[in-house]
Amino acid sequence: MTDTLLSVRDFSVVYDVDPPVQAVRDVSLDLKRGEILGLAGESGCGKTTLAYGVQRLLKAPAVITNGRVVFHDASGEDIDVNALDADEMRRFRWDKVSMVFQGAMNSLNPVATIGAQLDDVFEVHRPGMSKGERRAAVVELLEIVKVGAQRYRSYPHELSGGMRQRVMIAMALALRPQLMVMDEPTTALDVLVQREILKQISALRHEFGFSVVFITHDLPLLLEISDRIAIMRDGRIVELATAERIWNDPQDAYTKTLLESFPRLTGEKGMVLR
Ligand SMILES: Nc1ncnc2c1ncn2[C@@H]1O[C@H](COP(=O)(O)OP(=O)(O)OP(=O)(O)O)[C@@H](O)[C@H]1O
Repeated sequence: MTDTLLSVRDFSVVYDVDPPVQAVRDVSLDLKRGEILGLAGESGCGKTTLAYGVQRLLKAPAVITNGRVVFHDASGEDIDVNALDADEMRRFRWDKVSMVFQGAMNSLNPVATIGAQLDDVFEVHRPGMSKGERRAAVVELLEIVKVGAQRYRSYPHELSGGMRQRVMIAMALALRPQLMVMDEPTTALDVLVQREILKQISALRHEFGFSVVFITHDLPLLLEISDRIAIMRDGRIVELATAERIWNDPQDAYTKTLLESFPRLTGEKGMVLR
């Protein structure tokens, strides 16, 4: 098994509008197994387009104009993501990769209990599981994300925003994916809740060994949670290095500008999460 989970080569995406928008330009990167890779950059630099594009989650007018994405499965198989047909793609998205969207906690069904909604994931994607096995798996998930099994019969409105977002993380974790893509997963939450959840994501990836692509414009937050950070500007990755290196010795002028735009409250990088 290689220590690379996902290889992206010369990946480009254009929004075919008038005039066309070149949202991602010739991006190449290797995501390592078990790492948290932060994707940072100003609004509109192409973070979301890149992260969705490598999973082929983009819809028209987005067009992938160039590039190759290979997923190095834990089984040893190399999966050429661009070559998957619609059925294979659906399975790939649930089994291998999962996504936590910005504001995902508001996408829970308001009239179903969270237990039932988690149960649904197994019912659809693991048809071989019995009712009892599904229930046990849901209880386990609720414990893992620290929502607690006693919330099994709660409705979304009975939970805080942070708890609901934990339920979404449980859902993303359900089928034990090898990659989790998180797009501003904690932006809507207050800082303390946000930190708690981030700490937990970091612990879970150690426990379960999945990799995380974490998208946010909040660079200080990325410095704390990420192993490596890719800085994007105008569709390109201008710098990709360890969080320590980005903080202590940024190479690119734009990275420096981006760092300077955040106040250094302590003068030191607070590595509280690792
Ligand atoms: N459906 C679309 N049609 C046309 N242009 C689009 C579309 N979606 C995104 N874009 C453009 O593509 C570029 C990259 O957008 P993208 O959303 O990937 O950036 P981002 O870095 O994720 O920004 P944000 O942090 O605001 O989500 C931007 O110039 C944006 O305006």
